[in-house]
Formats: sequence, structure tokens, C-alpha cells
Amino acid sequence: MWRRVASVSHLFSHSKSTKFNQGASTFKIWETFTSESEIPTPSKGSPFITFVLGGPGSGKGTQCAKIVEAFGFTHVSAGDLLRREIASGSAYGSVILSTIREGKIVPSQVTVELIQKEMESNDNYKFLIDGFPRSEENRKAFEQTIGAEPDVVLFFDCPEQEMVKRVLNRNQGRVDDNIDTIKKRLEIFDELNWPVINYYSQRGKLHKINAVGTVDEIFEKVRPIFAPLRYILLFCYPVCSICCH
Ligand SMILES: Nc1ncnc2c1ncn2[C@@H]1O[C@H](COP(=O)(O)OP(=O)(O)OP(=O)(O)O)[C@@H](O)[C@H]1O
Ligand SMILES: Nc1ccn([C@@H]2O[C@H](COP(=O)(O)O)[C@@H](O)[C@H]2O)c(=O)n1
Ligand SMILES: [Mg+2]
Repeated sequence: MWRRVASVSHLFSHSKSTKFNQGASTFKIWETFTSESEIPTPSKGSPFITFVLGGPGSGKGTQCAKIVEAFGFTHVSAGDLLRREIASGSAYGSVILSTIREGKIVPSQVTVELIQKEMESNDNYKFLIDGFPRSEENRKAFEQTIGAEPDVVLFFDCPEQEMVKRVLNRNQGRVDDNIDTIKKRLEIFDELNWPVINYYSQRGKLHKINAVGTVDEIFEKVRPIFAPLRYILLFCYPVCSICCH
């Protein structure tokens, strides 16, 4: 591994860089490791971002844990950040709680700020952003605030009946895991999430995954999306301390 990193050191420029500003040199290393044209090109000046979309109970969090284990991403769950904010007793807490109880979407500014803080406080450069964007408003707020686009977008496609069954069996004490809130969440998902899914589909970034089957069966559909990226993910995110400064 050390030799492999050293062997590409000549590809890096020595201009001053910031945390999320390694794109130019990253692009060169990318070209070194792969010539497969369907592999997405990392955005210049950005970390490697994967958005993870899907209805409530489609298995986003479960698959994120598998992706983290296999490919070393940092998992940022928008829902978990919002629940953490409630638990912290912050000023926004009660508004967030009632929004989640009603199955509605928290104002984008709040969610994006939490995501931004989480990304900036993490040394990793590859993120799975789970349950985000939930709406076009979420998507635009992220682009404007973070100044980055996702490299990959996963969409776990699951029939409603299966999602309801999974959520009602989840048993994690979530205030929104009840039949009334689930119905509302499914309505909101139908209304607000499809425009986001269509947006990324049109840009060729969307990977639609049939989310019916065992956890391992579904992960075997996810693995090939990241497998061709393993070198770039391993060596360039985080940017190595040997040659990337
Ligand atoms: N393939 C699967 N088959 C059966 N159960 C599953 C599968 N994947 C996940 N589950 C279970 O379904 C429940 C919901 O999964 P998970 O929490 O990963 O969904 P989610 O998409 O993150 O939902 P939410 O949007 O509500 O956070 C969990 O109890 C999980 O263990
Ligand atoms: N971008 C988001 C993500 C989540 N929420 C709210 O949190 C609830 C739980 O989210 P999960 O991803 O853990 O299912 C969700 O129903 C929303 O109320 C949000 O507002 N915006
Ligand atoms: Mg989840």
C-alpha cells in the first residue's frame, strides 16, 4: 500500500490545498487507477459524496453500515443528526421533534447546517449521506451551502407494503415508527422525493437498487457500484499524508 501511494506521488501538484480542495490532483490519480468510462469523475474541490435515497424502511441505514464496512465511508444519517439535535436540547429541538412526529420535512437550512458540521469535523473525505436530499429544496440548499454535488446517488426501491412491515418491526423506539406517521412519510416521499430521484437520474448519477431480498442479497447489488472505485476511495479519500499536501 505504501509503495502504491508513493508511486503516484509525482502526479500531485504542490499548490496550497484546503480540506475540500483536492480535486485537481485527485482527478489525476483517478485516471491512473482506472480507464472505465462509466465510472463517475470526482468533482473538483470536493469530498467523495454518495447520497442514499429511498422510502422509510427501505433499508438505507442497514446498507450504509455494510458500505462503511466494505469501503470505508463515513455514514452521515440526516435523520440521526436531527434526532441527536433533539436529544441535545438545542433551540431547534422541539420544532424538529414535532416535524418528525408528523412525518414532515425539517427546513433545509437546519438539516444542511448539521450535515455540514458533521462533514467538516470528520477527517474522512468520503461520505454516505443517508436520507438526504428528501426534497428539491434540500438538494438546492446542499449545493448552495456545501458547494458540492454527489458523485454517486443510490436509490433503494422497495414496495410500500414491505417498507411498512419493516418499519413496524424495527423496534428502536422511534417516535415516527407508527402506522399514522408512516402513512404520512410515504405520502411526503411520493410528493417530494421523486423530483430528486428524477433529477439525478437525468444526470446519470442514479443507481436504482431493488431493495427486496435479504440484507446480503441487496448488498451484492450495491458492491459492484463501489468496487471499481476501491483504489480511489482507499488512496485519495482521505488524501494521504505522504504526497497530497
Ligand atoms: N433486506 C431486508 N430485509 C428485511 N428487513 C430489513 C432489510 N433491510 C433492513 N431491514 C430491517 O428493516 C428495518 C428498517 O431498515 P433501515 O432502518 O435500514 O431502513 P431506513 O431506510 O434507514 O429507514 P428510515 O428511512 O425510516 O430511517 C430495520 O429494522 C432493519 O433491520
Ligand atoms: N433530509 C431529511 C431527513 C430526515 N428528516 C426528518 O427525519 C425523519 C427521520 O428520517 P430518517 O432518514 O431517519 O427516516 C424524517 O421522516 C423527517 O421528518 C428531514 O426532515 N429531512
Ligand atoms: Mg434510516
